[in-house]
Amino acid sequence: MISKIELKDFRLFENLTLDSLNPLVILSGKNATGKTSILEALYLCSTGKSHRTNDLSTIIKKDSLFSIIDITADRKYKYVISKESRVGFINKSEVKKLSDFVGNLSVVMYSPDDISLVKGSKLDKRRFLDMEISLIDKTYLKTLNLYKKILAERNELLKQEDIDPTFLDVLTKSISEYTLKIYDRRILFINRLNEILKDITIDLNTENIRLIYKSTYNPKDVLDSYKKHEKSDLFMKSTGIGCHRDEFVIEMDGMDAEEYASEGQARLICIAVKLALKKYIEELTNKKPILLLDDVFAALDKSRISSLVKYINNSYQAFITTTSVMEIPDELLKNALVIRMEKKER
Ligand SMILES: Nc1ncnc2c1ncn2[C@@H]1O[C@H](COP(=O)(O)OP(=O)(O)OP(=O)(O)O)[C@@H](O)[C@H]1O
Repeated sequence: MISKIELKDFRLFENLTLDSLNPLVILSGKNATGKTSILEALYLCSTGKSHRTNDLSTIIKKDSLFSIIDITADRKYKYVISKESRVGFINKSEVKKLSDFVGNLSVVMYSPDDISLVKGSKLDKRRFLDMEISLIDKTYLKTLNLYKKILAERNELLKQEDIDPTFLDVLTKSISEYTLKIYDRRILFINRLNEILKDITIDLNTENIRLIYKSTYNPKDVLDSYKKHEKSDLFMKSTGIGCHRDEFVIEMDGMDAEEYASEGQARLICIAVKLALKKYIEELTNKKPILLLDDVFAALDKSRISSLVKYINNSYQAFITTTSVMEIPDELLKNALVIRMEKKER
C-alpha cells in the first residue's frame, strides 16, 4: 500500500507531500488543482510512462530542470525525470535498467482518455496490448523489440533496388515466427480478459463485452500469409501485414462498440476492461494492483456507481479524483481519506 507520495517540480507542484495515506484516498478539488497529476505520478512510477503524454519533458515543472517522484509503499520508489534521462531507484539503489524498475509498483488506471480503447485508432489499441502485456511478461517486451528490429530490416530491404531473394526469404521466415509468438501472447491475454469480463459485466449490469482480435494474416499459416503478401510488399516497399498492423475491436452484445456504444456505455466498457485487467494482473503476478480512477463517476448513473463501489471497497488500495465529494457515494466516503486540493493563488 502506498503510504506517502512526495513530488518535486512535477507539473504544477514545486513541492507536494501527501502523508499517512489510507487504502482509499479521494483527491477532491476544482479543475487544474493537480488531481490528475498525482495519479500520473503514481502511473509513471509503475510503468515508466505517462498516461497522457509521450513527451516526458512536459511533466517537468515549468522553468525546472528535473522532476522527482518519491513513493513509499512496500519499498521506496524514486523516479527522476530530466529532459535527457530517466532514472529509477528502489530503496535508494539506482536500478540500472529502466525495464527492471517498471512493473514493480503495480497500478491499474482508468482515465477518461481510455475511451480510445473503444473509439481510438488501431495504434491506440496496439499500444494498450503491448504496454499491458509487457508489464506482466518481460519476455514479451524482448520479443516485441526483436520483431521491430526484423521489421525495420525487412522494410529497409524492400526499399532497395536489387533485392536479394534469399535474404528476403530469411527475413520473411524470421518475421513470421515472431509474428506468431506475439499473436499467441496477445490472444492469451485477450482470451483471459474476456473470461474475467463475463463476471464483471454481470456485476456492473452492463452489456456483454468481448474483445475480438483482428489479425492481418492467417495465424494458422503465418509464413504462407507473408508469402502471399510479398508481391504487394515489394510494390509498396513496406511490410503490409503483421503484428504492427493488427488491432482489436470491442463488441457490446455482439455489436461493434465503436459504432454503437453511447458515451456512457463506452466509458463503462473501459472501466470494465480495466477492472478485468486488475484481476488478471492479480492472478498472474500475485501482486495487488492499486486502482487509480480519474473522474470515474462522472459518466455513470446511480446503479452503475453502486456496483463499482463494491469493487473499489474490495480493492487493496484506490485513489479517486473528483471535482466534488458530493459525487462520491457515502459507502466510499465513510472509509476514505479525503484530500482537498487547493489552487495556489498566483
Ligand atoms: N510542466 C508543468 N509546469 C507547470 N504547470 C503545469 C505543467 N503541466 C501542467 N501544469 C498545470 O497543471 C494544471 C493541470 O493539473 P491537472 O490536470 O493535474 O489538474 P486536475 O485537478 O486533474 O484538473 P481537472 O479537474 O480539470 O481534470 C494546469 O493548470 C496546468 O497548466
